[in-house]
Amino acid sequence: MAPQMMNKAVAVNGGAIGKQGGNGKRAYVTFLAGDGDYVKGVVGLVKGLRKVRSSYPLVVAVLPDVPEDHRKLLEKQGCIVREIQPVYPPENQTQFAMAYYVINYSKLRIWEFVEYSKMIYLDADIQVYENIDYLFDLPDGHFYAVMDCFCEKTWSHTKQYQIGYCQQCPNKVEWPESMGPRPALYFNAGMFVSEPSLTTCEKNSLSTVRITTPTPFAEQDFLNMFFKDIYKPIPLIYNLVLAMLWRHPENVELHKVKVVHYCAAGSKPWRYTGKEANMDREDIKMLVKKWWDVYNDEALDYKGPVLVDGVDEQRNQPLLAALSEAGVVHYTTAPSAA
Ligand SMILES: O=c1ccn([C@@H]2O[C@H](COP(=O)(O)OP(=O)(O)O)[C@@H](O)[C@H]2O)c(=O)[nH]1
Ligand SMILES: OC[C@H]1O[C@H](O[C@@H]2[C@@H](O)[C@H](O)[C@@H](O)[C@H](O)[C@@H]2O)[C@H](O)[C@@H](O)[C@H]1O
Ligand SMILES: [Mn+2]
Repeated sequence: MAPQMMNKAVAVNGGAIGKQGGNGKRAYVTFLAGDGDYVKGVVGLVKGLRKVRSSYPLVVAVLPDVPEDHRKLLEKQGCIVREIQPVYPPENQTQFAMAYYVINYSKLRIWEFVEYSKMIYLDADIQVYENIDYLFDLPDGHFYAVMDCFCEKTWSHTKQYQIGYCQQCPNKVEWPESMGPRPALYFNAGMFVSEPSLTTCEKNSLSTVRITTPTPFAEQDFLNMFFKDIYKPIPLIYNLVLAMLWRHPENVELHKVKVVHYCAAGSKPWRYTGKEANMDREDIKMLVKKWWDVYNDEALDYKGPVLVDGVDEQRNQPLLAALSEAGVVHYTTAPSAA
């Protein structure tokens, strides 16, 4: 569905598109690695989802190096914390656009979360400012994500950047026929709608990634290659890559944006100093403040029972005891709201 059609469908329905997915459970999923400050991003995200009254839980896929106190903090905020094993690309000499991108391959583990029939993945540096639950109703069998932009210096290794071509404005600098076919539409992997599947995960993506030469945008490049045939662009209101504000302002109507991706250098709200390029812009300052307003809003703190792996530790003790008596090994429920 072309973005403008998607827009119309979303604008007209404002809600479910097509019929509700089966009875399968749905979840927002994010990824957390290390013992650093990205945990603040996850706290902000779960509070943002709560503020927009999302009906679905936030599952946090954590690498083993995420410390216990961070996991407890996230469970106290109503997150479901799931440990995943790292995924490493083959030994390589690749210069990643950011050295730490190598850990992002572990994002590929989330297709193992097959207790969910549909997931919306969100980076921890993303914030949701309007309810997007209706995206779970997008027809199955496709990979939905927002198109990226090639104009930042992080793309200087590519032909697109070198000739000034960007998919956000394909007619400004035409793709020369002499350079072969125009590159396929390329999405930003900070937000996407997909269906967990062990077939996708074990039999395809993880085995493929182990034999695929890594490239500068790590798992984002890999995901674009892997889902190329079923990728469906959705409007940028669902993942505003901040660089769009100064690279393609003509494509951005900021008041309509529902999801903001703080991926531009220096824009992570919890590290923001305002010193990097473009970070002194009024719209950036407004968006960083907007993120902090959610993060600091105590009214958005989780008030429900603390969940361990989605199970209410207090309420379910007797039930858990009975289940283990009956030989039931693992019993999980998930909260209805993030
Ligand atoms: O030290 C890190 C770096 C990255 N991430 C996770 O990996 C995602 C992708 O990294 P990042 O958002 O920094 O990439 P960008 O979108 O800025 O290129 C983050 O949002 C986090 O969810 C993390 O948990 N810890
Ligand atoms: O590991 C690779 C990462 O690549 C992507 O970030 C990039 C990309 O969007 C560029 O287009 C921007 O110029 C750049 O700022 C930004 O950091 C994803 O956001 C992130 O989730 C992750 O996949
Ligand atoms: Mn990001």
